[in-house]
Amino acid sequence: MTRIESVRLRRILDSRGNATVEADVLTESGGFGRAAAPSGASTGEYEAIELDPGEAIASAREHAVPRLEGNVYVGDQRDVDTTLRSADGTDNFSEIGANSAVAISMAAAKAAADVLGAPLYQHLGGAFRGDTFPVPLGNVIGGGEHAADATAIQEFLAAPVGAPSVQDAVFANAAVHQEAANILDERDVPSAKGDEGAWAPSIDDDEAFEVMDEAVSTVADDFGFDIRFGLDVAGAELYEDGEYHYRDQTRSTDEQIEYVADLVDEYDLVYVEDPLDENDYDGFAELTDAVGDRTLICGDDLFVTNVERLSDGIEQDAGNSILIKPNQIGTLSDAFDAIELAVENGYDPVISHRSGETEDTTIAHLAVATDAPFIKTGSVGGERTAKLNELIRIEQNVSRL
Ligand SMILES: C=C(OP(=O)(O)O)C(=O)O
Ligand SMILES: [Mg+2]
Repeated sequence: MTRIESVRLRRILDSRGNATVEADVLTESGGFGRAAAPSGASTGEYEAIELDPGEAIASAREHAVPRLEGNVYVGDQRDVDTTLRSADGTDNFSEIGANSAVAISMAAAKAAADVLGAPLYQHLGGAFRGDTFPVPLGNVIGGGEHAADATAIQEFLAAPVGAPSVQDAVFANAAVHQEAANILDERDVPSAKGDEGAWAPSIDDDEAFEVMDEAVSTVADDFGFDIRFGLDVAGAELYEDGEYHYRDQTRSTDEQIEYVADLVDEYDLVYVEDPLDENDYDGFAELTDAVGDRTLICGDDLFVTNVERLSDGIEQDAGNSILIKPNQIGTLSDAFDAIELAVENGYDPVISHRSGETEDTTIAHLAVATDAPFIKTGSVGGERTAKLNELIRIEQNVSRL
């Protein structure tokens, strides 16, 4: 085992043109790891705190870096992450910032993998990890907080569940994205792209469902395997004063549950994320009871990758799936704990990017390491394809990752 020799932090650009934190971890034996924090726009109320990157870096340099350098063994991820937590001293990383914490945590894991001469997924998953690969959920049409004047529902996600390989699945999602553009063009609907590279046309959700349904079935016929689709409703962003606000109408909680349940059946949806507000465990439980036998009801803002919030959900049978975003909780160890608790209780973990991203590929490795059934990381755009192409390389077992 080798100790951390130095931790270097800097501001770099993310995909929205904002600053974010990048960390380099060097070990005493010459190992090296680099990672960067992503950043959300439709952030959950209960997420760990992202500080201004300059402040996060200054605070981590003062409080965390001196405790890590020369003291902590890089392969001992729990110790790295416990040290980050105790250096921070708060429950939610409000002192050093979850952005500094997650960048250092992921960079340390990469440095440990480098020392071992193993790919990151192998280091994180161990020698006896399974050999399944995640189905990529590809964002095709979207709006909400990710694009102005577009759909109310935040994400319409292609899900190539029948793809024989990750590579086929990744190409299928890109084809659905292209086909959706063709259909919008035929309908004379102009469209630019939102934060995650999805089309962000000024259409209502009903029309987006029509476009998705057609695009998915055309590409499924072309590719010769089953492609379905799903949603991230981002319900907390629609919820205000006890009602869900869509473009031209509002829905009460009961109406929202009925609406989503009907959509699951009408479009055979394979996945529905955050169908309700982030405080509505009861609503999640009711919807899961109604349709959880035929689709995933996933908590993102509801659970925020947090074992305590997930435990509450498990007790109440709220949802049957959890979105895993390491920066929502601040360290890889915490993300692993959430995945483990989920799997033990029959909840499917879905590893996810953020709307603000970098070229960092850690989540592709995390998904493979933990045998996650799904990964949500866009369908086009350099910061998204960085992860998707890394999945293809991992699947092909290439020698240098
Ligand atoms: C990826 C998402 O968006 P953001 O990063 O803006 O929270 C999401 O809500 O699942
Ligand atoms: Mg979400």
